[in-house]
Amino acid sequence: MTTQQLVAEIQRKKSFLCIGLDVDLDKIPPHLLDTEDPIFEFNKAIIDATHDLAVAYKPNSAFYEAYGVKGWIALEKTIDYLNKNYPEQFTIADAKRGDIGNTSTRYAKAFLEDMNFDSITVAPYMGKDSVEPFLAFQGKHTIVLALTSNEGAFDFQTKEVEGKELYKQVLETSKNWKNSENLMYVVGATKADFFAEVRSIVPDSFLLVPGVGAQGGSLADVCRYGMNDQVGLLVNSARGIIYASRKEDFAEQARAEALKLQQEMASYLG
Ligand SMILES: O=C(O)c1cc(=O)[nH]c(=O)n1[C@@H]1O[C@H](COP(=O)(O)O)[C@@H](O)[C@H]1O
Repeated sequence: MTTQQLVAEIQRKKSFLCIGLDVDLDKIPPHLLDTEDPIFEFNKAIIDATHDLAVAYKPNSAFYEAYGVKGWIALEKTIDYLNKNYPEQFTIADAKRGDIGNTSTRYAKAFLEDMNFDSITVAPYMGKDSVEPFLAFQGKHTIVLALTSNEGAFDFQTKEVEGKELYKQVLETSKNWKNSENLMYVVGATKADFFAEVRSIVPDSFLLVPGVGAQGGSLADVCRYGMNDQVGLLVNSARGIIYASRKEDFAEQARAEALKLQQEMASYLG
């Protein structure tokens, strides 16, 4: 999916909501555990109930890898279901990969080609030659961790390197990498104070913003400081939406939570 198509979907739905599909079998409704593939059944119900309110879905691979082969199959079924039934959705493999170039190429192939996600999250720690293999995939997007939502973001990302915070070095340096037009960045919703600085370096880039909902980030602040004239934001919530209820009505309740966020987003879109 191109950035222009994503922007058009955002305008059409008045939403820049990304729903995190972080499935934990201890948290899903117990009645689903009797089905053949509870992870997929859960995702399918959540997607069917929320697709008109969201423009993106982000399964985090950890929640699938944790269940071995069964989890991996459920992830494949989920991305296939999205691509087949809701091709207008922007899909994010939240895998946080990145390795020497030869290895990154294989990660990129697995997620962007074989599974056919629109994008993947990538850690920039190993530098240019670890990220460029992802950027080489045309029509796909590489979402680099810039300033993450967790407390540990202050351990390295805000420390100065040659007089400038590391996350700023990441933003500035990556702009010069090959195919950098395919870059997006992760900036946590809990770091609203930093959005103006981020925007001064990457005014036009899309930002994936996790951390509203369970982590307590403010959607209002993210929009105030992070939105650009193309919107430029995908705001993710996982637990705050998908675990709204453990009863039979779980998908309806997830929809109700998604609707609250979408309505707030619509108010900021004007
Ligand atoms: O890359 C991410 O999506 C990510 C980056 C970050 O800085 N913080 C962050 O929470 N995430 C992911 O976003 C999701 C947040 O989930 P909730 O806190 O349940 O809404 C999880 O899948 C996290 O792994």
